[in-house]
Amino acid sequence: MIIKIKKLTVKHEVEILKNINLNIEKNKITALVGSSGCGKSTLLKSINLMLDKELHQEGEILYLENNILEYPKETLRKEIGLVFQSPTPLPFSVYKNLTYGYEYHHKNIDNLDNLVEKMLKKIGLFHEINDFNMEANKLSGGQQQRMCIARTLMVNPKVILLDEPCSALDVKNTLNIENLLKEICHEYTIVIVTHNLSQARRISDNLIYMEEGEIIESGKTQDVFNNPKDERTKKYLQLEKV
Ligand SMILES: Nc1ncnc2c1ncn2[C@@H]1O[C@H](COP(=O)(O)OP(=O)(O)OP(=O)(O)O)[C@@H](O)[C@H]1O
Repeated sequence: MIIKIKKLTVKHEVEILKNINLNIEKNKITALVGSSGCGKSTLLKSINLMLDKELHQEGEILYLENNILEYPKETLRKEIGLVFQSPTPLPFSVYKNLTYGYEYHHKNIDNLDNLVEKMLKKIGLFHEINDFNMEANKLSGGQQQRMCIARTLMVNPKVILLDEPCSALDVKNTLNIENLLKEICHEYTIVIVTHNLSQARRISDNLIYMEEGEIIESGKTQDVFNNPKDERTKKYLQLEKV
């Protein structure tokens, strides 16, 4: 287990996450599903030390057996990357978007062009754009989102957290991202929040179903879909067909 969450509670005036106990399996895709407002994004943010300041957290999150609070924030975020719902290109060229974080983390920079090329090939952008010096915000939404994933991969994280990465994308771009995640999942641990239950079924190895800040059920995706143990999970997963 690469991440272990123990008795995690996050509260403001009310509890947003309630006594979350969870293990994230290494080099697998874990999908986090549940109704709007159940706490999925809050859970992702807490793993990445990105919780809003006004929120109070109890319990612990271990990354590689160490409490995440023991890591300098930059180190932890290099190891655990977060990709947001909408693409977040920096106001630079595609090339600089990819190299920005890398240059921050590395002193000896050799073969950066090769690395950029390798990464763009990995995410399927290399043959789609002619000029890497073009402004990143000129890319289509789907291309921007893939570029943001590449930017995260550039700093060589071990874990990638994705918060509804396909919600702004059409079917073709959604499938592009899904294929990409399936291709890279042997090298990375992936946790994805999605409202798309068919997507969760297609790409994830493990599934977590949340309701009102609690984990109702978790397990192997196929098992949870085929044989949900809790009535609430069963009812929610039936929405896949709606
Ligand atoms: N900084 C904050 N202050 C107060 N309440 C917050 C804060 N951040 C989140 N919340 C509340 O916590 C709850 C969970 O929010 P969260 O964004 O984690 O849900 P979610 O499951 O990701 O929802 P969605 O699927 O709509 O993105 C919501 O009721 C939200 O209003």
